[in-house]
Parts: sequence; structure tokens; C-alpha cells
Amino acid sequence: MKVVLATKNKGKVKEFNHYLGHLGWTVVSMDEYPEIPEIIEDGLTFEANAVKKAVTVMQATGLPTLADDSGITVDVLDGRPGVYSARFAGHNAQDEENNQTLLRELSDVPDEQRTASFVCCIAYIAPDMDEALTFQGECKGVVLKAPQGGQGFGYDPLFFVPTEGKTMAELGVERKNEISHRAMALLEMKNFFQKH
Ligand SMILES: O=P(O)(O)OP(=O)(O)OP(=O)(O)OC[C@H]1O[C@@H](n2cnc3c(O)ncnc32)[C@H](O)[C@@H]1O
Ligand SMILES: [Mg+2]
Repeated sequence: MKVVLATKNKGKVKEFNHYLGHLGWTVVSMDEYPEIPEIIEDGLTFEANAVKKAVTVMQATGLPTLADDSGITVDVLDGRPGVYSARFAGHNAQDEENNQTLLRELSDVPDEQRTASFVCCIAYIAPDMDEALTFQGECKGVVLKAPQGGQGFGYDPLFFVPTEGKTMAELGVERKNEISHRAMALLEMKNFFQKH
């Protein structure tokens, strides 16, 4: 299977390539389609944004397309930043700035109240389909008070996974792709395609 991966996030590209490579899928990067304009992620849910990204890129390329919308939901912040995770510190914010914003918002919050989840929705659509398929995944963790680890991307250095005894940034792509929110959504997708 040949698919376009509708993301500009290099960390996601690495994880998808690693996972889909094992499945024997051929992945075409968005770099090959510089003419596709920026997609405004104005959905109120991960699903709405993932579908919007997948549909836009499928229509522009005429190829089967996968998109991912994801983020961190922090319990004590009533689920924020959620779908706004990429823009927590403002439009076009860097990972480092978003992480600083998260640490600041949680500066007075004790350890036992720093629980959070990483959430991922993957959308798949091909030209012959009426609507996108979507697959969800979630991974529970705790937001640390300082970053730990140098792998991964985004909020990974702050996201401690109790069952692993490590942050996501300490796991490496192989292990992250077995336990992360993205891995869970990819597993759902893999199971679907094995049955259909
Ligand atoms: O929209 P695309 O082009 O795919 O790339 P993006 O980085 O803007 O991706 P999103 O809109 O889905 O925003 C996701 C946000 O959540 C963060 N995030 C998502 N998955 C993550 C992961 O596995 N580890 C750490 N942070 C993650 C990521 O850093 C962004 O700030
Ligand atoms: Mg985005």
C-alpha cells in the first residue's frame, strides 16, 4: 500500500515511517507536495482536525492519505491544552515554549494531581471513499516538574509513563511505538486493515 502522510511534524514522520515500514507500506512525504497550502486546524476535536488534514491532502494529491491529530490532555487543567497542544504557547510555538507553558501552568500542582493523557486520532481516506476512517489511541502518564530525556518530540520530555518508569523522551522510537497513544491508534488501524 502506498500512502501520503499528511503531517509537517518530523517526529510523527519518524514514528509513522518506523511503524508502517514494518507493515510493508510505502510512505510518501508531504515534502513532495510543497504546493499544498497550510491547513487551518480549526476543529474542536482531534477527530475533526485529523479528518480535515487527511481529506485536504487526499484531494490535492489523489492518493490514499493518512493524517494524525494529537495532543496532551491534563486532568487538573480540565483537559487542556487538548486540541490546542501545538499552540499552547501561541501560534507557531516551538516545543520548548509549549513545555515551558505547561510547567508554568502546573507550577503549584502537587505530584499526585499531575496526571495526563496523550491522545491521538489517525484519519485515513482514499479517493474512492465517501468519508474518512478514524482510529483513536490514548496513553496515560504524569507531567514531571522538569524535562527528562532527549528522544521523541513535543511534550515527551515532560511525560512520565509510570508503567515504563521513564519519560516518553527516554524510551526511543522502538519502544514508544509499542506503548504510545500513536502506537495504539496505529494498532487499531492495522487490525482494521487486516480484517478488510
Ligand atoms: O499537524 P501536523 O502537521 O501533523 O503537526 P503538528 O505538530 O502541528 O501536530 P498536531 O497539530 O497534531 O499537534 C500535536 C501537538 O501535540 C504534541 N504531541 C503529539 N504527539 C506527541 C507525542 O507523541 N509526544 C509528544 N508530544 C506530542 C505535539 O508536539 C504538538 O504540540
Ligand atoms: Mg498541526
